[in-house]
Amino acid sequence: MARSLARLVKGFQSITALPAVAAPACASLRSASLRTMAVPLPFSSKPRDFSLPNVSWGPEMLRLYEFYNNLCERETEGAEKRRGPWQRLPSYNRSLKYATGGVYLSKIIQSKARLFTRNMRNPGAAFEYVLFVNKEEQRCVCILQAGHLLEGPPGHVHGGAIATMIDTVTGTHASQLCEPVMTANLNINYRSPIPLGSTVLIESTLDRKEGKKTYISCKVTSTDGSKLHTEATALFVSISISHLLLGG
Ligand SMILES: CCCCC/C=C\C/C=C\C/C=C\C/C=C\CCCC(=O)SCCNC(=O)CCNC(=O)[C@H](O)C(C)(C)COP(=O)(O)OP(=O)(O)OC[C@H]1O[C@@H](n2cnc3c(N)ncnc32)[C@H](O)[C@@H]1OP(=O)(O)O
Repeated sequence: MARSLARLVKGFQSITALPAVAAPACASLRSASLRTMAVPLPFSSKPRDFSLPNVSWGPEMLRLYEFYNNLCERETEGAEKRRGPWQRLPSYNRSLKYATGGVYLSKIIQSKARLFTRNMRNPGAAFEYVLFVNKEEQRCVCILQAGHLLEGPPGHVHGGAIATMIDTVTGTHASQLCEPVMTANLNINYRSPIPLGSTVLIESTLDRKEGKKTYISCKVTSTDGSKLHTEATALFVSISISHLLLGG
């Protein structure tokens, strides 16, 4: 049990506290895409970072990625570090390889478990997204390109898929502030439908922290900010790792 706990803590750190990194700038985006496009073996020991450009990313997704990536800490040509207010968060499709403490999960489930938003093999088919965090402003921004498998109302994104991304963005944001946490409450107002295939911005801001509780607000808008698609508020409660292991 102690070993399992240690592994789970390590695994949690691997999904939430890995060094956030800036990725290649736009000039080399296409070649970067090609480098990161290689399909990894399912149990590769080197996890694939899914939040890097791939061939499915449209011009708007790439433009915004480049915009925020340029505001991240990065190495200049002289190998010096240039500081920026934003950090790109890497994103992997599995944590259980690293967090095998789920003693109550069967080995089969452990080996097959995948993060919901990262389990589509076809690039561009479902959730294409990248998250950036600004710790000074306590803000998170996610650029989302919603693929064809996320259809709800004809030609538009399913409300559950939107909720999933809001939970992901606010949950990741809360985890950056005080890990580990779980979503206790999520309130969503859908204001205008999101066209399938479009790119939108999901922005989350910290409202307040009260002991174990972290309150976060979130907005989904068009990329120029002119159209409000969705608004949400979320409550995250800090948990102990044993809460997960012992089933709450
Ligand atoms: C390895 C860790 C994994 C955790 C993952 C989480 C984050 C993300 C991590 C990495 C990023 C990667 C990907 C991000 C992707 C997705 C993020 C998704 C996150 C989720 O999708 S996660 C699944 C859905 N989530 C649940 O499955 C939770 C089920 N639930 C429980 O497990 C408990 O219910 C819990 C823990 C919530 C609280 O339990 P507890 O015993 O720790 O705390 P307690 O009940 O004492 O409440 C303490 C204070 O919160 C207030 N409070 C509690 N609940 C409230 C509510 N609903 N409304 C208003 N206030 C509430 C109380 O009133 C009290 O307030 P006060 O202190 O003022 O009295």
